Amino acid sequence: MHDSLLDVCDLKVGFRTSDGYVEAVKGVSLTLGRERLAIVGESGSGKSMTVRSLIGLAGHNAIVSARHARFGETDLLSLSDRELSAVRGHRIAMVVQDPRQGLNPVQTAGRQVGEMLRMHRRTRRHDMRNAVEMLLDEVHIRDPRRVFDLYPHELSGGMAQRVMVAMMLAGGPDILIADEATSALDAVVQRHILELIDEQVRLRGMGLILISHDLELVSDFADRIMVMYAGRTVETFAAGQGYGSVRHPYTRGLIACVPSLDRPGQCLPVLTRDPEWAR
Ligand SMILES: Nc1ncnc2c1ncn2[C@@H]1O[C@H](COP(=O)(O)OP(=O)(O)OP(=O)(O)O)[C@@H](O)[C@H]1O
Repeated sequence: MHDSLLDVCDLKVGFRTSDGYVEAVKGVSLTLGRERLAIVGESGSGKSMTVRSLIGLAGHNAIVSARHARFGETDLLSLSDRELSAVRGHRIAMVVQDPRQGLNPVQTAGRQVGEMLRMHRRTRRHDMRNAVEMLLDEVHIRDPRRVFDLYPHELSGGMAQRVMVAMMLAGGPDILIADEATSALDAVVQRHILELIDEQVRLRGMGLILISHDLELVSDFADRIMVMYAGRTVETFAAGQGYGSVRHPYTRGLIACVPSLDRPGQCLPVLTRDPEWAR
């Protein structure tokens, strides 16, 4: 915690659109050490833009500002495109929702992981196959030798996401961002991928930002939970200590909507909103 990786203050992200200016992130502050921070909130609340804007992935029409956005000693918002691209993957890596979108359909899984290793670790060509197979083994892919030669369409969703995680780990990043990294997978595979990410984050001492709309799922894999609503942080609280300390009515509403096995047949409430929360 004391070893601060990210320190962001008053981050704003807006877009110039044909309908005028849209403010998607309205002054968010956050810090991240070598710990696991989950950002939860409904669709459009600004979760992705909060992190994407920090690594230059907010889009060409985005206007990003902050009082400061420090990654260690580096001011992320003052970096050139080239410098940001060096930070991405190598220092801050992101696993996205649909692994097959992130993978090149005409290259084998092994070659793609190998490319990342070569780019970030300068692995020699003849050591490549071994290094890739070791990395595939680390993400618990059974039979890495066989999987090395498979194309993305030959991988299951869960396997493809493991390959993506391997690619993102190849650069030895300090921070891993998982942006709805398991939403496209079924419930059992979701957990397995989150367990894998969790294991690697602990083993490698990385910081993790876990973005999700599923409060219940991420609570098991986070140290702190930050709740966003309409572009703002409404509340940040420690995970794993129950929800007793939660104050904001939106967060309380989210918690009330989580189904419980102890109360079968229980009618879940509809999440109510107050226009005041967005001001
Ligand atoms: N390029 C863009 N131009 C205009 N508006 C955008 C652009 N990209 C994102 N937005 C808007 O910014 C807001 C925040 O988007 P963001 O992707 O951060 O939401 P999110 O909380 O991550 O939602 P989801 O869970 O659906 O991904 C949304 O209202 C979205 O429509």
